[in-house]
Amino acid sequence: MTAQKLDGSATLKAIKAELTERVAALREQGVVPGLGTVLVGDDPGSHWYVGAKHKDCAEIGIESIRVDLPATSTQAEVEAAIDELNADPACTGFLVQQPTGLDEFALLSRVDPDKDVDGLHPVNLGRLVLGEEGSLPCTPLGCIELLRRHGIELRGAEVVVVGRGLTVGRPMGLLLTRRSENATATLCHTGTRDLAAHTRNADVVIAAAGVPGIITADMVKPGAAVLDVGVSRVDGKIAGDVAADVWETAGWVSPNPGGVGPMTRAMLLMNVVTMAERSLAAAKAAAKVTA
Ligand SMILES: Nc1nc(=O)c2c([nH]1)NC[C@@H]1CN(c3ccc(C(=O)N[C@@H](CCC(=O)O)C(=O)O)cc3)C=[N+]21
Repeated sequence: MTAQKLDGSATLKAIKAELTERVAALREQGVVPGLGTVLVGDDPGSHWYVGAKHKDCAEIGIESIRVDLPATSTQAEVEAAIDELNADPACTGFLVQQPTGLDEFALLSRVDPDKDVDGLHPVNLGRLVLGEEGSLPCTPLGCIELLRRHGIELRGAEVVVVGRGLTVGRPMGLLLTRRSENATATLCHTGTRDLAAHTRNADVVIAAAGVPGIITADMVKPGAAVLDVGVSRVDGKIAGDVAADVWETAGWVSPNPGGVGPMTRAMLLMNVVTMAERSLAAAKAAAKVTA
């Protein structure tokens, strides 16, 4: 038996087609969505991600504002770039590509929470905890959307998340346990005594540890869905958290590359469009009040 593919690349394509229509509707009403990025230094991986995000935007009609800063930039210089995007009306939302080598918490906190397309600003993480409307983190959102679009039920499912990082594992648990998802989430980490005992019980395993091959076939319940979030580099190639033999046991596996990575980009685009729609709705509501 071999698992079916949770195809992130194909799903990105489908989502882009849907978003193209939403962007066109916004433009008809005079709203032009714009994504900003702040990139510091010359890490090749980061350059690739940022380039891919802007290419995605161009394809669906979102404008790009790209700010590339030298590796020698100071905290104050990057903060000045953030201030400018916060004030720029052409910028619907933006992200500061991590890592920057600077105080990232300070940078993230400086972004206007209502322009935080990554959903990682402390205010947005707080809104997520409180169940208030806000922008949501792209990678965990992408995992949920990938499952949903392949017909995998989360309601009542046992989901084991491996990794408690701030961009994936930790917010993942919060998203999965919302009423709209209603999954049971177990968050495992390096302090977990018996990881395999947890994963073997799971209907869905979300591997976001960043340890190549940490999830092996013997750790997976037959038929389970396994999402490979980890991105490590081994000999210049992407190595995920999911070992190749998992395809023999699992019912569904997200390939890496081609799985969660493209879904992260899809959710970034969706966040930009949703933010533009929200501000249009707010402007209309305000116009009604004054009329
Ligand atoms: N503020 C911030 N926001 C981010 O969203 C962010 C970040 N910092 N720092 C780095 C990570 C990484 N990330 C990826 C996005 C797309 C793919 C992706 O689409 N990868 C392709 C191809 C990868 C390849 O072949 O090199 C795939 O998986 O198929 C991967 C990784 C976003 N990140």
